[in-house]
Amino acid sequence: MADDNALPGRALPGLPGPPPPGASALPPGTYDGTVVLVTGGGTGLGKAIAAEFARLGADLVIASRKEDRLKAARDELTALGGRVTAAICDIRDPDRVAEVFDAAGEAYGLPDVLVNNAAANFPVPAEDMSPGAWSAVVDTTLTGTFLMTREFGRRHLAAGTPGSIIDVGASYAWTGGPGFAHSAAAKAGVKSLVETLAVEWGPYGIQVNGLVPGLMPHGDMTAEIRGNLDRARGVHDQRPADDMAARQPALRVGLPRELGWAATFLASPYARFITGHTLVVDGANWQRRGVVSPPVTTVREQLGRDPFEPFKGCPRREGRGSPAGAEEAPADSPVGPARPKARPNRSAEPGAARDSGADGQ
Ligand SMILES: CCC/C=C/C(=O)SCCNC(=O)CCNC(=O)[C@H](O)C(C)(C)COP(=O)([O-])OP(=O)([O-])OC[C@H]1O[C@@H](n2cnc3c(N)ncnc32)[C@H](O)[C@@H]1OP(=O)([O-])[O-]
Ligand SMILES: NC(=O)C1=CN([C@@H]2O[C@H](COP(=O)(O)OP(=O)(O)OC[C@H]3O[C@@H](n4cnc5c(N)ncnc54)[C@H](OP(=O)(O)O)[C@@H]3O)[C@@H](O)[C@H]2O)C=CC1
Repeated sequence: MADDNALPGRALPGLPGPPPPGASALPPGTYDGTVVLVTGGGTGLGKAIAAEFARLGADLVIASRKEDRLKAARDELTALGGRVTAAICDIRDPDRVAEVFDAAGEAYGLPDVLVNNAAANFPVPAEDMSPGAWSAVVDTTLTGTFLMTREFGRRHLAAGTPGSIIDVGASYAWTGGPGFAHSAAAKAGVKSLVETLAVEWGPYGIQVNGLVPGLMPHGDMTAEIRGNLDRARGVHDQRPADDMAARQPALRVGLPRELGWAATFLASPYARFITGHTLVVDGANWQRRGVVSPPVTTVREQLGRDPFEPFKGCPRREGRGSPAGAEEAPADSPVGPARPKARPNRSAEPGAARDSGADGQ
């Protein structure tokens, strides 16, 4: 398969590069006779994960919405050795999810490994985010992951067979993700699912782990996500936009196969006592802190957006320090009419800043 990432050179060494494509830490044939279902396995990191399972003998089912990409990936992955089935599926649809497991069962048997890799994402300031935008990301990333997981768990519990689930996450599950409120909330939910279900299903022999990629550029990235990487220039410094490596403690980006190797380890017999864990493969980027902090810029500035305009029909409230308090809103406003003030504005009282949150230090 094409290795679409070159390791950029730097004066400092950074973390060493990985072994070449095709290498493996696991014995050949580790996944012989094993069925692995990868959502979003037709593109990017999902395809890279699927490739490492294929090299080790797995039969694959790759599932996503777009037939053309699935078919192209199926041909690439088949060339690595295993059998590959492409299943068209929107993971937000529980009926389609069940049908994919039926099809996998008919082709090869109940999948032994489920990799929940499919997700949706685009940067948008929270104040601009429509309910539809929120749902598109949360329903795919969190609910879709749950629906796939539930189907896998139900079938294994019914059959009395063990299994392994790997949920692909993101490090802003821990930190929050300015500009990605929907995705960060969804990935935090996915991390919680990992921790919950590892305990709930451990007694039945089902492992559940998380796997978090760092910056791993690839040729299938959406224009929105690719644009977000290119946008880095001019926000904090004037370094070339394509110098992504310089922004990583490793002084290099990750390669998709490095995620694939981690996935094949987590689902392997050598990781049988690892469950409820989320493994981060990001060269420590998410723990990055400096001696000095870069200047703060708003998400709007980073995305090059104009200042926020309040929604029509929802008048801006005066600040808490305003003697007039809240402005009267019309009765049909989404916020309703302003409530009469029951007591004096506390921010005008001496010492109010101590417990007023935003005004305090
Ligand atoms: C970088 C950090 C690490 C994480 C990386 C990753 O996760 S990488 C993985 C990244 N990979 C992927 O994401 C791959 C899959 N992603 C996709 O297929 C699309 O990005 C998708 C999620 C929009 C498709 O969902 P769908 O079929 O449901 O699409 P739909 O067209 O029906 O739109 C639904 C709603 O979203 C709204 N909306 C859309 N774009 C924007 C925007 N830029 N701004 C604001 N809003 C936007 C749109 O207006 C609509 O809302 P409305 O009008 O009803 O209120
Ligand atoms: N690339 C990176 O640097 C990072 C990636 N991640 C995570 O890694 C994973 C893979 O990302 P990456 O490979 O970069 O992204 P891609 O955009 O290449 O992959 C997303 C995949 O999800 C599939 N998908 C999207 N929506 C649905 C849906 N509703 N039902 C079924 N499949 C769907 C897409 O296929 P289709 O359009 O055919 O449905 C596509 O194959 C994601 O979980 C992402 O959040 C996390 C941190 C960083």
